[in-house]
Parts: sequence; structure tokens; C-alpha cells
Amino acid sequence: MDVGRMELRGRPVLRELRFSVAAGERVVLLGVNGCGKTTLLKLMDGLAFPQEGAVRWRGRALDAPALAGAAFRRAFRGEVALLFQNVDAMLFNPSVADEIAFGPRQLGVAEPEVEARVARWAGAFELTALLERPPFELSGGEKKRVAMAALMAVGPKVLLLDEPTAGLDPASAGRLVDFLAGLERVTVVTSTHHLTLAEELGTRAVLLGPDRPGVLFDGPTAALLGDERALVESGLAHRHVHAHGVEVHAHFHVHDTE
Ligand SMILES: Nc1ncnc2c1ncn2[C@@H]1O[C@H](COP(=O)(O)OP(=O)(O)OP(=O)(O)O)[C@@H](O)[C@H]1O
Repeated sequence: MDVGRMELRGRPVLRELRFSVAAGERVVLLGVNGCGKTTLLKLMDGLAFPQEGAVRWRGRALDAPALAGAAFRRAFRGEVALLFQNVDAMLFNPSVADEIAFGPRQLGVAEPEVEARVARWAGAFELTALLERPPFELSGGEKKRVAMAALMAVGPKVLLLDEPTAGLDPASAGRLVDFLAGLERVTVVTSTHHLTLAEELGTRAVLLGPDRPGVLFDGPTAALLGDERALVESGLAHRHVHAHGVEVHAHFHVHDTE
């Protein structure tokens, strides 16, 4: 993507942002609240478009005219799936089973195969006992698992995950991280502001700054975690200064709370 300028309601959100993701990469997208992670994932999912610049998918412009074409839209939506930060925005079917079946049905998958996918992904995300329940009455963590199962049922090659572990208990977050780590031949771009999960979520880290344009860091996640300057500049870590009597010392501190 090559985004010169992205505004929402006249407010600049992203500027001078250039990077690309290769097939099979695991990228963790990091930055403080409001730095533009969600907006970036929406750009990559063709749900928003920059005022200046372009987003490309397989070398083709991902813009409104391209997505208006049925063949392109079908190919793109069949390959690229976005997990919304607020999963309530994704769940609208009367039952969990219908929710998981929705994507494959939209893509014209035959009914016996739809049913097989529902069973497979309900099993993978421990939803089998919940298949007849309406999604809106589930817990936050259960809803997130339903949304993940619904995405996986489409058989995406690219997963865009917006804070997938937010609101999950530690065991559920761990199971999701393990699930993602076990996926083969899937490109995964995951946003988080949890540095403790960054290395598990992506071997490559892309760090957005709080208000300066461009990418503050793009490289191996392990290298970012050792780059105190970039972490402090991004706002994901800061220096505490303490006075103990006459002695003053500063130490590096990573923010990692929900
Ligand atoms: N629909 C909108 N209209 C106007 N401004 C918006 C809109 N959506 C987002 N913004 C603004 O764009 C900026 C980036 O928002 P975005 O949701 O992409 O950040 P984020 O990095 O995902 O934050 P968080 O970690 O809090 O989820 C914020 O300042 C936000 O207020």
C-alpha cells in the first residue's frame, strides 16, 4: 500500500504510509490507541479508501470501481477476511450456525459443504454446544470465537485481525495465538497494543507512531522489542523517573494493559 493521505471526516488519520505484505507473512501491527491501526486494516480490507495514494491487492488497485466488479469482489472477499475490533458489528444472524454458514453461502458454496464447514469450524473454536444460540446473547469471548469461525469458514488466504485477543481471558487468548501460529499458507496481519503478545502474533512488526507520518519501525518483532527509542517514540513504552531520597533513576517501562 502506498497511502499519501487518509482522512476521516476531514481529520487526517494516516499519512505517508508505505509498506507491502508478502504471501504467508505474519505481521503484527502495533501502535497506541488512535494511531490508525483499525483504519489501516480497513484500507487493506477495501472498506475505506485513501484520499491520496493507493492500496493494491495482487498488483491491482483495491478501490471502489474495482470492488464494484462482481468477479473482483468475489475473488477478493473469498481471499481476504477482516475480524472487526468490535465483533458485534459482524454478528447479525439468528444462530451461531447461520453466522458461520453466512460467508460460504454468500460465496455460492454448495449446502453439504457449507454444513461441513460449520461443523469443522464450530469444532475448532469450541462452539458446537452453542450452534443454535443467537450470537447476540453470547459472552464477549464467545462472540469473538464465533466471528473467527465465521471468517475461517470462508477459507481466507489473508486474515486481517483487529485486536483479536482484546477481551479474551488468558487461556482463550493463548488458544487463539496457538491457532494462528498453526495456520499454514495463510497471511496474517494482526493489530495489537499488547507488546507481550507481539512476538507470538508476528515475526515482522510494523509500528505506527502516535502523530508523526509513516511507519516508525518495520522489521523483525524481536528487534523492535529491543528498540527502546522506537517504543518510547511510539508511546507503547515510556521512561519513569523516580526520586528515592537524593538518588534519581529512570527506568524503561512497557505499557501492557487492556
Ligand atoms: N469514522 C471516523 N470519523 C472520524 N474520525 C475517525 C473515524 N474513525 C476513526 N477516526 C479517527 O482516526 C484515528 C485513528 O483511529 P483508529 O480506529 O484507526 O485507531 P486505532 O489505532 O485502531 O486505535 P485503538 O487502538 O484505540 O483501536 C483516531 O484519531 C480516530 O478518532
